[in-house]
Amino acid sequence: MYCFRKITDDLYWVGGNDRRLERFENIFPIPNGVTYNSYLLLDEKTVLFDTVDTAIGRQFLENIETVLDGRPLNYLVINHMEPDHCSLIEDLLLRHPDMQIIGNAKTFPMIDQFYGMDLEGKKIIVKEGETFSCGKHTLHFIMASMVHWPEVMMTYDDTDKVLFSADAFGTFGSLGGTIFNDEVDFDRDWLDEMRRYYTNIVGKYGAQVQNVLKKVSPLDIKYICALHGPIWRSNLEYILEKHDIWSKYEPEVQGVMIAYASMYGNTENAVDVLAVKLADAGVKNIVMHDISGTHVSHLIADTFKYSHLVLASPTYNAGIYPVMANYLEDMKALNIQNRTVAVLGNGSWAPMSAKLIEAKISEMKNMTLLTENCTIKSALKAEQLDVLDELAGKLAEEVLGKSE
Ligand SMILES: Cc1cc2nc3c(=O)[nH]c(=O)nc-3n(C[C@H](O)[C@H](O)[C@H](O)COP(=O)(O)O)c2cc1C
Repeated sequence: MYCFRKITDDLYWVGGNDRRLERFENIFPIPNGVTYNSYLLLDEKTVLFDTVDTAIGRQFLENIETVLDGRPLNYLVINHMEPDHCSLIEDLLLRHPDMQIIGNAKTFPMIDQFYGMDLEGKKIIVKEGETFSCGKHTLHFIMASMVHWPEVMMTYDDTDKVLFSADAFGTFGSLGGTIFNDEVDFDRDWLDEMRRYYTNIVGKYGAQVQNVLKKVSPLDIKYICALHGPIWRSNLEYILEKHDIWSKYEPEVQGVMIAYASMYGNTENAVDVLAVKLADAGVKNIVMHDISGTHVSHLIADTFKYSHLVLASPTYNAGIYPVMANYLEDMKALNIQNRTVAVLGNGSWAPMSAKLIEAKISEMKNMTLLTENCTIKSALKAEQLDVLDELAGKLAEEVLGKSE
């Protein structure tokens, strides 16, 4: 049975949810599922904005035919060519053979690469700033290259002030009837997952996101229709500001994220002691992760969120404990910058981890190290408590100083 919702007089949400998919991109755990949003505009001409993943193909096709109510689908705008948004192109062409596809110069080679379809006479290639009229509505196109993939663009409907933003402003998580931001408790139920989505999926491309934020900021936007997650129709400055902070790699919260690895509990004990000292010094925003049991995408999300990081790890075969090494690789790959970091190493015969982690941190941009080879040998001793006192004092001074 069809399942869609009206957004404006002329625009319909015709997407759906996949609540069974375990991992987004076969990497990121999504316990709350994911939405694949698609939007259908009924004007003198009918226009669909992006398709969906095959997982919800039947639902999607039924939604479209119901909303079209016998009319042909005239145009498909492809803002993003990732297969979770475009795997139904061929199905649409079979049902609507006269449908034309609107994309940019980079869109069509990708359609050919993925699907090898003959689109002779069906392509409309648009460029930055070009417009397209479908009757009452005029669409204009904003290139957003590398706001995830090179062919990404956004489409702005000048008439109803709707921004179809592709993967930008999206989030993990499925919708349940309440598809608008003002129908959900966003801070409680969505913000953490939006941060995890942004930082892991688009986080590397902060400069490109800044670029596109500058392009859309002069627009009078009333709706943001992303390809995943709720549709924004109020408080738009909130979501724009979050993305501005994340894409500038600025911390969202003055606080300390402690990420530790530990096999036998001694490194864990050392960071527990440090955390108590931080709390005694008045720091409230402390989050603690045993990184062996935490998916790296959560670590990355909190790395973007907090101003100060404590990284603690045993030495492992003369190297960094593998899970910590993997997390550090991800931090670098996702362009993490502008953080203050304290490192705590551990080892029983030739401790190396503190130095090696510090070297990795030094390869990242604009990172400040608060420690230099701060190491415990097997287990924390009473004579090292002064070192932790000093470290907790420094962290507290910075964190509390900056949160005032
Ligand atoms: C497989 C393995 C390799 C290790 N390699 C080193 C090493 O190269 N150098 C060293 O000083 N300690 C090494 N260690 C010892 C641990 O780093 C050390 O015991 C540490 O205190 C463990 O901390 P934990 O109690 O938090 O797990 C190794 C331990 C294991 C299990």
